[in-house]
Amino acid sequence: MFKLLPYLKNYKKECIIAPIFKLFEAILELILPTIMALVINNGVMKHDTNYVIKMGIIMIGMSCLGYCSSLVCQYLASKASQGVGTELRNELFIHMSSLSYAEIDDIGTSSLINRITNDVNQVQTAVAMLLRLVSRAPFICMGAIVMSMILNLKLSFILFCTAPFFAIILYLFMSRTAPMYKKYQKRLDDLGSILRENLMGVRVIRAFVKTNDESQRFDKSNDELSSAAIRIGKISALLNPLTSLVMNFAIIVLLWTGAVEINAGSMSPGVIITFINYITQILLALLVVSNLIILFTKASASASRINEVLEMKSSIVENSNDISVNSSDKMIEFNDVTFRYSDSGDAVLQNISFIINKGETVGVIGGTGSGKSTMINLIPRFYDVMQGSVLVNNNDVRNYSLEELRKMISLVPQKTELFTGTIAENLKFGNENASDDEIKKAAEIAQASEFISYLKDGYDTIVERGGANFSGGQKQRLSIARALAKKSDILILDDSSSALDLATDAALRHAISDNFKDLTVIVVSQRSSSVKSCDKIIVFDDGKIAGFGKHDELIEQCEVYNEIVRSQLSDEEAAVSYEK
Ligand SMILES: Nc1ncnc2c1ncn2[C@@H]1O[C@H](COP(=O)(O)OP(=O)(O)OP(=O)(O)O)[C@@H](O)[C@H]1O
Repeated sequence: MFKLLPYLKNYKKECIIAPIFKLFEAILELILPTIMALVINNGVMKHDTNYVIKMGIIMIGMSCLGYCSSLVCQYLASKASQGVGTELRNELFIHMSSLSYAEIDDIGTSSLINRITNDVNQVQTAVAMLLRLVSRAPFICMGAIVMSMILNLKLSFILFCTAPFFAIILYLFMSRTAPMYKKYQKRLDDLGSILRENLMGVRVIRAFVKTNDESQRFDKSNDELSSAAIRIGKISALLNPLTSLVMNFAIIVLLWTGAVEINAGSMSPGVIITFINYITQILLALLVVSNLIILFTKASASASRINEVLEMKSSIVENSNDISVNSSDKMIEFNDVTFRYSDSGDAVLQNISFIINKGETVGVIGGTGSGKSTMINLIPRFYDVMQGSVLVNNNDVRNYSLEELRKMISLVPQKTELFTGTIAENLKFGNENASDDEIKKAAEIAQASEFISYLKDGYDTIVERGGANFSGGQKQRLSIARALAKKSDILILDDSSSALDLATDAALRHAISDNFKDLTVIVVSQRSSSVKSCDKIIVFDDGKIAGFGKHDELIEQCEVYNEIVRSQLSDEEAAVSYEK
C-alpha cells in the first residue's frame, strides 16, 4: 500500500488540509462532553437556566462548525481519492499496454481487468476513508483519554488497561484476513474469466448445448467466491463485537468504581457522566478504527496486486538508440530460430532459418499447431526468440524501437478484431492520414467494397463492439483492408482469409499482387490453394521447416507438402478454374 504513496503527490494540499479539518471537528467533539459536565454541575444542579441556555447555544454553534469542517474534509478527501484512482488507472493502462504477450498470458486478461477496476476502486475507497478518518479516530481516542486523565487519573487508568486487549484483537484480525483478501481477489479473477469466456463464446456454448454445464461451472466458481467472502465476513463480524465487549467491560468497571467514589463523596455525578461520554466516544472511534483496518487490509491486498503489475517488466526490451538501416534485398530473415512459450515448455519452433526477399509473396503452410502463427508473432516482436535471430530489412528486430518495427508491418491476425466506430474509422486505424480514396481502394483490393456499397450508410456504417454486425468473411475483408490502408513494407495475412470462399480468396491475392508490386507478403494458410501461386512456400511440420521452395519443387521433394495438397485435392480443383 505504501508503494502507492507517490500517487498522492499531486494531492499533497488535500492530504494535509482534509485531516486538519477533521481534526478541528474532533476537537470540537471532544470539548462537548466537558461543556456538558459544566452544564450539569453549574447549570442543572444549581438550577441556573440562563447558564444552561447560554452553554446550549455555544454547543449548537460548535456542532454546526464541526459539521461544516466535516463537509470540507469530505470534499477534499473525495477529490484526492478520485484523483489517485484516475492516475492509478491511467498508469496501469499504459503499463499493461507496454507488457509483452508473455506477461499478459501470464497474468490473464480477466485478472488484468479486475486489477484496473476492482482493485483500484478498493485503493480509492481506502484513500478517501483514511483521509477522512485516519486523523479523527486516533485523535478522538487519544484526546478522550487525555481529557479523562485530566478529569480523574484513577478512572482513566482503567482505560489504559484495555489497550493491550485491543492490540491483540487487531493483530489477530489483520494477520488472518490479509491472505484471505488476496484469495478472494483471485476467486474474483476466476469468476471474471469464466464470465468472459461465456459471454464471448455464447454461440458455441449454445450450439454445443453446454448452457447447463457452463451454468454449473459459473455456480461453482461463484460459490467459491462467496465462501471466501463469508470466511472473511465471519472474522470481520467478530471484530466489532470484540471491540465493544472490551469497551463495555471497561464501562462496567468504571461505573462500579465511579459509584463507590460518588458514595464516598469524592466524585461528582457530572464527572462520571462526562467519563461515560468520553468512553462512548472512544468506543465509537475504536469501531471506526476497526472498520478502517478492515478497509486497509482489503486495500493492501488490492495494492499488492496493482504493484505486481506495475513492477512487472516487459520481457521485450526496447532499443532506444537510432540504428543505421543496412538495406539489402533481404526483407525478412530467420537465423536458426528456436522459441518456446515458457522456460520450462517444449520448443514450439526449432532451428528455423529462411530468407524472404523484398517484394516476394511467400506462403506458409502446415498442420494445425505446427508453429505458423508463432513464427509470424516473432516478426513484429510480440515475443522474443530464445535462440537465433529474426532480421527485418537486414537488422535484428531487437535493434529497432517497437514503433519503428511495427510501422513496417501490417498484420492481419487469425482472429479478426474490429473496433467500435465507423467502417472508415476502422480502415484508418493504422493510418489516420489515409484519404477517403485510399481507404476505398484498400477496401476494393480486400474485396470489401462490394458489400460496403450495399450498406445504407456505406463507409459511415457503425461497426458494433467486436464487429458483431458483420459476418466472419466481411470482418476478415475489413481487417485486410485496414492492413492494406496502413501502407507498410510487409503484409502478413495469418490465416486471415479462411472465411472467404476460394474464388474471393484468389481474387484477393491477385488484387494485392497487382496493386502492391514492392510489398513483401506472407500468406499463412491451411489451404494449399492459397499458397500455391506464391513465389516461395515454407512448409511447417511440428515446429520445424519441412520444405522451402516453389509449389512444383515442393510437390517433387516435400512429402509433408504432398500430403497436404493430396488431402485438399477437391478444394484445389475448385480453385484451379479461377487461377487459370
Ligand atoms: N500463448 C501460447 N502459450 C503457450 N503455448 C502456445 C501459445 N500459443 C500457441 N501455443 C502452442 O504453440 C504451438 C504452435 O501454435 P501456433 O499457433 O503457432 O500453431 P499454428 O501452426 O499457427 O496453428 P493453426 O494453424 O491451428 O493456427 C501449439 O502447440 C500451441 O499449443
